[in-house]
Amino acid sequence: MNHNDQPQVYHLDKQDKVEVDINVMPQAEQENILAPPAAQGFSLESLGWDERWSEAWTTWKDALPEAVARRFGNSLVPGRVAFAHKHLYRVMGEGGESLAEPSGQARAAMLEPSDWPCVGDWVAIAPRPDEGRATIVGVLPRRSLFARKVAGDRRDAQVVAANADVALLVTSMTQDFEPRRLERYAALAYDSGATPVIVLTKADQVADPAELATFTAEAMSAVPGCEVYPVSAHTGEGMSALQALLAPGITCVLVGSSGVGKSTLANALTGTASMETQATREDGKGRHTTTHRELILLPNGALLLDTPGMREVGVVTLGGNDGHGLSHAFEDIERLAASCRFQDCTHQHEPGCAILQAIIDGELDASRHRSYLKLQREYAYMKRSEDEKARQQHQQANKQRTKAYNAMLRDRRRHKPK
Ligand SMILES: Nc1nc2c(ncn2[C@@H]2O[C@H](COP(=O)(O)OP(=O)(O)OP(=O)(O)O)[C@@H](O)[C@H]2O)c(=O)[nH]1
Ligand SMILES: [Zn+2]
Repeated sequence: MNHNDQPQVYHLDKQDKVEVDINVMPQAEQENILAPPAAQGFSLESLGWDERWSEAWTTWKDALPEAVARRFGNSLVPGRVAFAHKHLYRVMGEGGESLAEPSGQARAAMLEPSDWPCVGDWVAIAPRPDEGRATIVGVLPRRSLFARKVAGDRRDAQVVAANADVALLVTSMTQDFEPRRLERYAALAYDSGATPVIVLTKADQVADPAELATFTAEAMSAVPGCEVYPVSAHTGEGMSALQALLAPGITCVLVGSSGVGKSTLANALTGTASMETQATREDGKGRHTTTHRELILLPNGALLLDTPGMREVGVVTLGGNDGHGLSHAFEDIERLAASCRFQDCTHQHEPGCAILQAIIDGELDASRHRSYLKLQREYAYMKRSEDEKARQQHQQANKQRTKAYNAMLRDRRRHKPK
């Protein structure tokens, strides 16, 4: 790659200096972010736009501060983030695809890491046609959000996928079949705001239809009310039913542990051609540059959000740690708990407890109950960590205020009229 082609810093205008240093990116990401954007436009509907987004857009625009409206108002168009690197984004929209960075004003308003755009977000962009780039002026309020814990002790989360409508909880019908893991993923999906749907993979490995029915029934009782789709990406069995669920404009994500067949399923959903486009390098060395998008338009009109972050274990959701998703995923247990005659029951050893009785009667699986208690403890731990973080931030802010106040007092004393 020609060194002169690598802009180190972009300038929006004199005030809005954007610090995106392409040179510090890994080579593959550099090539990806600099790969020529698609010239053809995308209809907003094909990217998942609907009436609700249209309303959200109007509301968002009406609330713009006057100065921002004056500066960008007429040029603003919606676009959807297909790839993110640091603070540089590939955004798809009616005008095609463009590289975009947030304006200085927009960045000033992004106080938390989760305020920054991420893949799947709908953003308002002001195109800069002469540069072939665009300025991100704001992010539309999200319908759903998946985030991931950042390595180390920090409790901050990194946003990995926004605005998924459906979370496909993937597990295989082999020895890895684990209903307890489905419960965890379902709680996570409910917290994110997406609707969970269970996909049981490798149906070709299950010879006996009765066995297949058992897997399906177990999955259904792990997440009551959740739809279950047994499929085989190898034989195509069950795939058309799953594809019918993924209607045009619906955005889905894949959640599941390693080896259950997520990549194989993603490939089956995308077909091979739409995943990547290849171009031969100009210098004739014949190396391939891959344009990689993490928002993939599926042949049947649905969209797949496929980001590396989604593939990591330990995905968390933001703002959902109030246990809402947990209650949703364990509705049956919560209902039993509500009918328990002891108000402060721990449902662990009290004789006459409704939950323990349901276990004795064989109505509730003991391991499902254990899993519920374990997740409850995890949620409580997360909540405490977040509260602690908020407390520290509050203390820090107080310290700064006191410092500023003292400085002001000193200043006054110095300038006191004698
Ligand atoms: N028999 C059979 N094997 C499958 C099917 N789908 C996936 N596999 C196999 O299962 C293994 C794991 O599949 P992957 O798609 O790589 O699984 P993954 O969930 O993406 O795993 P990670 O990339 O580690 O997260 C591979 O050997 C696949 O060939 C299927 O429908 N039938
Ligand atoms: Zn009880």
